[in-house]
Amino acid sequence: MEKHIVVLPGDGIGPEVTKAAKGVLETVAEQFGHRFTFETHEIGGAAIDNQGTPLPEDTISACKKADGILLGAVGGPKWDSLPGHMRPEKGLLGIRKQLGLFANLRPVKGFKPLLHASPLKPEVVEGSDLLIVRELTGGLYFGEPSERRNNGKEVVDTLAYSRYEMERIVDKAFQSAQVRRNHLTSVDKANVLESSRMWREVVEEKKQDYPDVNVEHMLVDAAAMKLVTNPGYFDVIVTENMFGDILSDEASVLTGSLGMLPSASIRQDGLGLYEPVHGSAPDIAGEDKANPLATILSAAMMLRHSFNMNEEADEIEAAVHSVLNNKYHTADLDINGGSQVSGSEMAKKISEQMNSHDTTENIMRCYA
Ligand SMILES: NC(=O)C1=CN([C@@H]2O[C@H](COP(=O)(O)OP(=O)(O)OC[C@H]3O[C@@H](n4cnc5c(N)ncnc54)[C@H](O)[C@@H]3O)[C@@H](O)[C@H]2O)C=CC1
Ligand SMILES: CC(C)CC(=O)C(=O)O
Ligand SMILES: [Mg+2]
Repeated sequence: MEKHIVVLPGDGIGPEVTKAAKGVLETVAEQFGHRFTFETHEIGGAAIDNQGTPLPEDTISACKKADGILLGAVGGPKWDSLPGHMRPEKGLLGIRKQLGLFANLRPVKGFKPLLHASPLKPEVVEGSDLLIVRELTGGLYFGEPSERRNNGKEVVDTLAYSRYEMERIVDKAFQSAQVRRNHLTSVDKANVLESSRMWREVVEEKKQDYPDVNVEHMLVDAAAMKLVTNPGYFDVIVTENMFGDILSDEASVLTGSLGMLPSASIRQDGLGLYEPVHGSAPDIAGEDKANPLATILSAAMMLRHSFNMNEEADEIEAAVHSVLNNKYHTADLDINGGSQVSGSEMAKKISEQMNSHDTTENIMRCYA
């Protein structure tokens, strides 16, 4: 199959982790006889520096024509003093909005060899396998007005949603639950926020269409607690943009590192932007220390969700498992008696593992 992939490295560790994932995609293409072509474009701080805007027009038009988009991360202290509308993060928010990527799927599943890498007790982490379905193009990150007022003595941000925006993400979450364990937890703050009360109404209406799914409501503060005390309780979590952003970083603790969590930002027709959950990690950028596995696993999600290449995606996930099982890990992970490798070495090991054709283990056994 022929597929055209747009790569948006972005800032900080973004270029390192996207380079790593691109290498693994090239291995997939070789192994399975596909032809993947790549086109790189700027976004975020790099685009501000070179083109004066965090989201250049040519980046948008290339993404619109792509079969799949792979993004690293944006932002960093260099651009922190810019006004809000000029910041690197606006580039990422902008591309999600312009492409209509309303559903952010963040699977949280620990690899077995990393069971002890989490600071949580192994018996708490073991068996956790959840999916956060985060609304991605509405809510506080997009609401207007968002501004300083009264000579800087006041400030306002706006949390706005249309009923339609809620309905489509809630539908997506019910459908995700149907192909998993039929358990949906809708997370909100309905005791305080009007938007959350509408969100609950939408979930209540939609549940009539999915009678096989067991659905419940949970307040976000309680959900945050339960995620680290009883993560095995959850199957699919659906929530609005900011709550999903925060809960997914928290959930990464289950997997041992933020550097392990992949994500897919998708719309109904299958186009997707695939991006690690983490940010640009300026504290380790340029040191070849970053864990590339979140981005490599995001590339596997691209193969599965946008290209319908399930066997190829399985192959990547099995290779990640094998390499971790052989106790190779990057600096963010702690594997007892393991060998620490750099980010680029880790990526090389994944490709080598795939080329060795020794990743025949049942994928179901990869996860804790
Ligand atoms: N999707 C995106 O582009 C995102 C961008 N950001 C931006 O990134 C910048 C830094 O934000 P932070 O709050 O520091 O969040 P961050 O996610 O970049 O880093 C948080 C911590 O996790 C570590 N970390 C993150 N990814 C890692 C990886 N792959 N391997 C090893 N360690 C990893 C970092 O070293 C840091 O200690 C900010 O400018 C922020 O706006 C933050 C989150 C998401
Ligand atoms: C620009 C931010 C909203 C990025 C982020 O933290 C995320 O999407 O997880
Ligand atoms: Mg985030």
